[in-house]
Amino acid sequence: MPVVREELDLSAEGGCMAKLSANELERLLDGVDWGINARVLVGLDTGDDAGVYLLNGQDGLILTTDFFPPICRDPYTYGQIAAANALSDVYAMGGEPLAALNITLYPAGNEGLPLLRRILEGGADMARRAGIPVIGGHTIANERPVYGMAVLGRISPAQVTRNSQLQQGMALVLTKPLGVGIAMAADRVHMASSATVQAALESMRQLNSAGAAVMRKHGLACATDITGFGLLGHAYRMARASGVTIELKASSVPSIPGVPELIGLGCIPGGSFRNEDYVAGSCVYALDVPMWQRTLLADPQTSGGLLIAVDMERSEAVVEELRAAGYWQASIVGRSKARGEWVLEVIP
Ligand SMILES: Nc1ncnc2c1ncn2[C@@H]1O[C@H](COP(=O)(O)OP(=O)(O)OP(=O)(O)O)[C@@H](O)[C@H]1O
Ligand SMILES: [Mg+2]
Repeated sequence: MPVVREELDLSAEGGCMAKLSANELERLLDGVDWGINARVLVGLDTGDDAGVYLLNGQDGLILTTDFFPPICRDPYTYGQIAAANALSDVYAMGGEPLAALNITLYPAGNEGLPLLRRILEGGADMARRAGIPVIGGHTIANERPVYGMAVLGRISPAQVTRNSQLQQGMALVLTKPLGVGIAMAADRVHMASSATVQAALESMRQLNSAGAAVMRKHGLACATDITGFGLLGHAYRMARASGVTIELKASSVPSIPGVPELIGLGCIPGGSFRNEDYVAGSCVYALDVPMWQRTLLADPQTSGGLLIAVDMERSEAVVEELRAAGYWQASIVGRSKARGEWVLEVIP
């Protein structure tokens, strides 16, 4: 049974861990005629966070959708996290959300309806926190619950933060800690402490709205959000799309408390290995990077933070602003440089 009376079933992978691997996704999408026209400012070619459609010279519309099976047992929290994750791609483009639709798949039968209702209430709560209404949705029967949103946002075309605009010599700032994939995988088998699970849930519930506001204030041009492909996979896509190399400093990457110990106990979600495979051949690790840090870099995130490129001079100030805005673990995790032999380099 996919649903029990009071809590969601976590027997299979949930959250962004349920995404198709990056390699498979690229093969799936390659070569289809998507009918792209002159109004499409951001389409599929750079694998960016959301599409951007030019309404006129001043206004761009951001369109994005994200949905996944349960990431945690509590339905309300699952709804909140799925909504925060769906909204995140609007923030990752530097934009502001306007309205959302619910995407809902749920096992047929009446006994699950109260749970489904709690999921939708959690999503509505997060939409209200983001300052937007939920104006509709769609619901179909499915063996496993799946929930998320399609979100409409707005952006001035000049302010779009693309993943393909990374220049050489910039600092890379990460707003949230890594490790929610490992924490929630450990929770599924009751190995994680409640402090670790609470910290992971709190991090996933945190909107990326304040991070986007900091980006707009500083006129920054390049960002992405960290989700299922991990910091490793999303940094790789940013470096590849921009034609530069990213150097990640593993010891500077913040983690959810308790996660390094869980990695030591072997709690590693399958998505981590898929993410390592994705960058294999394009990524080099210094010999003295510990295995647990390599694992953390590849950990699939759900509702992860923003990875933001900032010029070196302003980077410390931007980190301070992000911390003051509630991202208390915001850190400089790497830098960009001229494209070398490797697209990604990981140093201790
Ligand atoms: N079924 C699909 N049809 C068309 N485009 C797709 C499909 N699935 C994914 N894409 C596109 O592929 C790119 C990568 O998708 P993905 O959902 O992994 O985005 P992401 O921003 O990297 O991750 P997330 O949405 O979790 O933040 C995006 O441009 C997305 O719009
Ligand atoms: Mg994204």
